[in-house]
Formats: sequence, structure tokens, C-alpha cells
Amino acid sequence: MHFDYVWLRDHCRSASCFNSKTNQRNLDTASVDLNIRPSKSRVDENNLFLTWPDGHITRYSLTWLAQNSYEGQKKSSVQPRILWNADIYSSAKVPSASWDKFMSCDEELKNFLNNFLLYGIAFVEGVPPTLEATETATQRVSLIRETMYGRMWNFTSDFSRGDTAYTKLALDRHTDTSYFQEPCGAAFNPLFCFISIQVFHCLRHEGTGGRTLLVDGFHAADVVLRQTPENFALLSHVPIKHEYIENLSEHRNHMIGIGPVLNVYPWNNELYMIRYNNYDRSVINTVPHDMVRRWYTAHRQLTAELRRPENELWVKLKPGKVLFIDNWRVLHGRESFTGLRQLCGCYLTRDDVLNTARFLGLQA
Ligand SMILES: C[N+](C)(C)CCCC[C@H](N)C(=O)O
Ligand SMILES: O=C(O)CCC(=O)C(=O)O
Ligand SMILES: [Fe+2]
Repeated sequence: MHFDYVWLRDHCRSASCFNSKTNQRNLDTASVDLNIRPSKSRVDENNLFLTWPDGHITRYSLTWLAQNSYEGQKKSSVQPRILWNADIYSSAKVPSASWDKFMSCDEELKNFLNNFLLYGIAFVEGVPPTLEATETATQRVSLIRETMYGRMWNFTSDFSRGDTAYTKLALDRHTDTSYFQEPCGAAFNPLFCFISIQVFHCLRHEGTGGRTLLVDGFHAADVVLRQTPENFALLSHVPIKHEYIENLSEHRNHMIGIGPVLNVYPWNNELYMIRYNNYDRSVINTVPHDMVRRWYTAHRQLTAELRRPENELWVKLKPGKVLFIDNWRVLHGRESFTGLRQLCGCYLTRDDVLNTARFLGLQA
């Protein structure tokens, strides 16, 4: 492990430098000489002690240093995940949470969130097929993220908005709100059918088709990384625009989100977000001419992985079965359909989902 002296001085956890009640730094970092060196140092079995030129003594536990070193972070992952194709997910027989227990028992919520973090999708069954119950279920997990689609949405194929989601057409796999600077997490109830973590809940459906398609974007990206690392690198470095332009008399919106298709933490190359929406991808003018073709080649390889039939998990959402989707990881789509099909759901704020998970003791 390597530590810089200025870093060590900045991370002093003594009472005068750090308020352990608020977990906030008291020390004014700008007052530390950038060339500071301790005048004395000492180690015992568990601690390192440094005495600074002004006489101030800092004690670091060796465990704390190991946990917080760059070398330690580089080797560990921020969030454990199980990458899946249809077979892996089905064989895992991941249980759905049941509505009553989900609402009343923290252990049930914890199991639900654990599955959600591991697989990027999770279900709650037995939810009343109403907007209100969907909202109640969602609030157990997170704050609801209000967007230009509203807080809770209740949508059907009435073309009430300038987007293909509001039709009976098939939708190929995609992530939602790729045109936001920070895409939502989601939930769907098929009045219901749920999606950001998005919630989809299919409230009712009379007719044919309309199954939901789910694909683990991280599984596909991982194959690209292992087979063709230079393509993974392109997709994780080249910024791309996504755009939503709606021009209806009651709804005028123009959203632009810019960022790479694959988003990775720079210190360990761990993937944390995929933005993939070929419908909403905008003009590519952020890429130098000599890179454009290589980017398309990389994008094609990712698309081919995402489209492998063995990676497709098809589910028929029934009223009462709420689907939560980590919209930063799992792509969703749907079959075309006939008849009446109504879904309600909402977007979630990712910070608040992770907050709930951490509160329950999960690594997130
Ligand atoms: C209907 N509902 C509000 C859930 C989604 C509408 C968003 C559709 C958009 N093309 C996107 O992919 O973000
Ligand atoms: O109709 C569906 O099942 C989902 C449509 C969709 O992709 C969306 O609303 O984001
Ligand atoms: Fe969508």
C-alpha cells in the first residue's frame, strides 16, 4: 500500500480534525502544507502513529488503512452482481417478494433488494393492481423520481405522448431516459407493469402479445470486454448524445443526455451504468471522424450480444406482479400487442434505492 503524507494528514480522524457525530471533516485541508512530513512515526500491532511538525498526533488503525487504500479498492468491487442469461436467471429460481411481507417485514425487503442488486430485476407479487398500491410498494424501496411523464404514470396505447411507448408497437431492448444527464432507476405494475430503477405494473390486458423482454446489459458488455477489450474501451470512453424531443400542444419537452454507452469506475474498470437506446440515440457529432467507424463496430458487437436469443428473458406481466428494473443495467422491451393494455409505474431515484439497501446492511 502507498500513502502520501498530505493524504495521511487530511485523513486524521482525531476529535479536532473529524466530527464523528456528523461524520464530517473539521480540518481545513487548505491549511495543510502540501509538503508536510511527520516528525515522528511509530507502529504497534494494530496502529500507525504519526506526529506532525506542530505536535499533533494521528492514530490510524492498520485495518482502516488497508480498507481505504487505493490498492484495496482496486481489487474489490463496489457492488457484487450475478451476470445472467435466460438460463442462469431461470435456474436460480429467484423468489418474488410477497406484498404483505414486503410491506411489513424488513427481512423480506432486504431479500428483495439483495436480489435486485444481484440481478438488476426483482418482483413483488400479490400487489393490488392499482396505481396507489404500486406507489405504496415503490415507496418502501425508494423515493419516486418525478419526470415530465409525471410522478406515477398510468399509460396505455393511446398515443397521448410523442413516444413509441404509447403505442401497440413492439419495442426492442433499451434503457429508459438515456437522454437524462442522470438516467432514472425504474418500476412497472401491469395494471400493471413496472421499470430505473423503474417500476412496471401491468394493470390489465385483454388481447394477445405484449410480453416483456429483459436482457442483462452487463452480461453482454462483459462478453465484449473479454473478447475484444478495445471495443469495450471505445464504448466506455466515447461520449454519445441521446435526445428526447416532444412537440405536442400539451407536452413540449427537449432533453439531452451525454455520456458513454458503458460507464465504468476508472480505478477498477467496474461497469456501473449502460445507456442503450437506439430509438433515442441522437446525432453522433462528439466523435472524431477517424473513430466513427470503429465506434459503430464496437456498438455492433455489443448489440449482437444483447440480441442473442439465449440472453432474452421473456415474462408476461400479470396484474398484481410488479417488476422493478435496474435501468442502469437491465434493458427492457416488449412484444407488439392487440387489445387493451394498461401499465402503471414510476421511476425511482437511484441514490434512494441504494440508501435503503445500505440501511438494511447490504453492500451497495
Ligand atoms: C411510459 N414511460 C413513462 C414509462 C416511458 C416513456 C419513455 C420512453 C422513452 N423512449 C425512453 O425510453 O426513455
Ligand atoms: O409497454 C411496455 O411494456 C414498456 C414500454 C416501455 O418501454 C416504457 O414504457 O418504457
Ligand atoms: Fe422503456
